[in-house]
Amino acid sequence: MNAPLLQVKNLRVEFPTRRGTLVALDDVSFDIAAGEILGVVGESGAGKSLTGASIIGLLEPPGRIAGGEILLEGRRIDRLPHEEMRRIRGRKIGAIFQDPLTSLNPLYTVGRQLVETIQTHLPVGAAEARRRAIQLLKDTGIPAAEERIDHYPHQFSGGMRQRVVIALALAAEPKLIVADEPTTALDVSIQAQIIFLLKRLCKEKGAAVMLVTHDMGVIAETCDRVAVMYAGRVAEIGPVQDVIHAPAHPYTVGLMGSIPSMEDERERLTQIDGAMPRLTAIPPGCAFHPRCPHAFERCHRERPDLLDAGRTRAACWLHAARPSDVATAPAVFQPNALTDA
Ligand SMILES: Nc1ncnc2c1ncn2[C@@H]1O[C@H](COP(=O)(O)OP(=O)(O)OP(=O)(O)O)[C@@H](O)[C@H]1O
Repeated sequence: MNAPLLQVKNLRVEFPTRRGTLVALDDVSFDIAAGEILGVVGESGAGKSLTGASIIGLLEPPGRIAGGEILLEGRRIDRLPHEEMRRIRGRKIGAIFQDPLTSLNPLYTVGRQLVETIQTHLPVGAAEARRRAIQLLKDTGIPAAEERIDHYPHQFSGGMRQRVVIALALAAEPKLIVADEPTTALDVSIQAQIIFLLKRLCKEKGAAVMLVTHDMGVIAETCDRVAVMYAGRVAEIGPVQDVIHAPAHPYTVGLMGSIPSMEDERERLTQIDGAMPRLTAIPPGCAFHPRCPHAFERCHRERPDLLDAGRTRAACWLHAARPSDVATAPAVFQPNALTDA
């Protein structure tokens, strides 16, 4: 069997501080298949952005990868020299951030930036690169692309700028796009358009996507699979329909309590009583146990790894219940089968 496009194995990210080491990502593992869209969801501070930054090699010091491996097409990329990682970032992995201006140089026309990216990574001449750049702008729905190509980033609206960033991310025909909250900074009325554009183009061009978002509605309408993160770990991962309609982790059940539609104001994921712990105060055992209505003795003591839980995998002892545990469990867990949103 071919290796998945991306493999993240037991990833651990730490921040050294004066008071000791903060473990921001702890044993994070997942794969992304070629052409697949994986959503990554979870409360603010769960570790979504750090996971994305680790994959694209842009983890900011003092944060560091302290353990685990990241493999692209079976090859390790987490220990590569700066220069080599930069080449991979252009050629194999594209990145889209919240603020389009992070990705664009204000001093150059968008055409120059597209043409440079294309020519850096693909063996094409200047005229062909410009032709491709115009086509990319057309693909992303920029009107009058032949003229707009010679405009500067500030001459575009926020939504149009993010379309340019999508064009730029796709310019070198990468295998994977890491998109971190790509629509959060945009007007609510155009968020859905940009998400659907991203999905359509990546499917057309065969690029896989890791889509980081707070928004379960976006995940539901966009992704093939979803990883739910909590306190620096993957709490649940599985096909999107299964995670949404039959979540196996009590945290996911809480998240699914409300799926806002993409047209609604973005809702923060605050359906569950209590708050996610700070990294300095992660409780022993399962990090979710203080908020969990189903927690039993083992959850206070032992940290669960991802376990088979029907059609998803969930880091929850309810799916490994031993007879002795069940005796102490306050309630039998019923995965919360939700009706269609
Ligand atoms: N420079 C830093 N120093 C110390 N801790 C950090 C630093 N950057 C991030 N962290 C810690 O890592 C945790 C995870 O951060 P991350 O940005 O990945 O969360 P997130 O899930 O993407 O949240 P958000 O949705 O708000 O972007 C944060 O809660 C924070 O405590």
